[in-house]
Amino acid sequence: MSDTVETAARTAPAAVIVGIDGPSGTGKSSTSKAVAAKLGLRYLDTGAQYRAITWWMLSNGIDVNDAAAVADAAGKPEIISGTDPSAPTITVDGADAAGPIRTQEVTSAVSAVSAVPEVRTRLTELQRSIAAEAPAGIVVEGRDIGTTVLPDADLKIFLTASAEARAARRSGELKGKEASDLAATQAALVKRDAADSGRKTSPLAKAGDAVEVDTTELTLEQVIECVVTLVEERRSA
Ligand SMILES: Nc1ncnc2c1ncn2[C@@H]1O[C@H](COP(=O)(O)OP(=O)(O)OP(=O)(O)O)[C@@H](O)[C@H]1O
Ligand SMILES: Nc1ccn([C@H]2C[C@H](O)[C@@H](COP(=O)(O)O)O2)c(=O)n1
Repeated sequence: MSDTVETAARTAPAAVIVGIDGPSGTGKSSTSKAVAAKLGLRYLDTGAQYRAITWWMLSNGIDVNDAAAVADAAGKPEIISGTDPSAPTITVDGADAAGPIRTQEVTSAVSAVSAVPEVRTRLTELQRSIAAEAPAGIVVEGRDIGTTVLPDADLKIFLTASAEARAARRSGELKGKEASDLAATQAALVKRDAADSGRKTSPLAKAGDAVEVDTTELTLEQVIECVVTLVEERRSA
């Protein structure tokens, strides 16, 4: 090994794996993307993968409430996630799925599909292989990253926020009539969280060694700064 290569190998920081979990609307995606971009890490939105498989089920006439039918089809779609935090992508069988996975139809069906163990096994394997291939490390966000997907992550964060704050944030993203119905937005969030927390297989849960950050009274910038500091502390420890 030449001196230059040897020095680079000695000084390059080891890959860092960060898992960020929490209920809907707590700021996981916004925080994870920004932290990954600031620290030169890859970024993986596992919720987008659950939405992608749900979209495929709906598009292919599978009854999403028929767990056996969903389980049979779970291995069929090819899901590819692009992990550049400044331009994350998701395709299903080669088609761009970024738009279709955010429809109300998919949002309403995703908890049922993601409760099926065969779906979780398939996506957990995919998520682990993506994390293992990230050269400098990765920020992976979801519901079961710290508990199931990456239990040996270098840093686990669990974001929380009041249901009121989360509904107000989501309402800010919606337009027209949808935006005015804050109570309906809040009810839908709470219902999805209950389904995600109540399922048998790897439910939404805080890992025992996760750092909990309540974002209710924090700006997004404050949350990002807090997580960046925690990652840097772990790296230098
Ligand atoms: N601390 C914060 N203060 C105010 N707004 C925030 C904060 N964090 C995130 N937001 C806003 O809240 C909305 C939801 O954030 P984001 O999509 O990152 O949440 P999430 O936890 O990934 O949600 P989901 O699980 O539903 O995908 C976005 O519009 C985002 O800009
Ligand atoms: N690791 C994960 C990530 C997501 N899900 C499910 C549960 C969510 O309601 C849904 C959509 O996620 P979002 O886009 O809101 O982050 O996907 C899961 O079960 N496990």
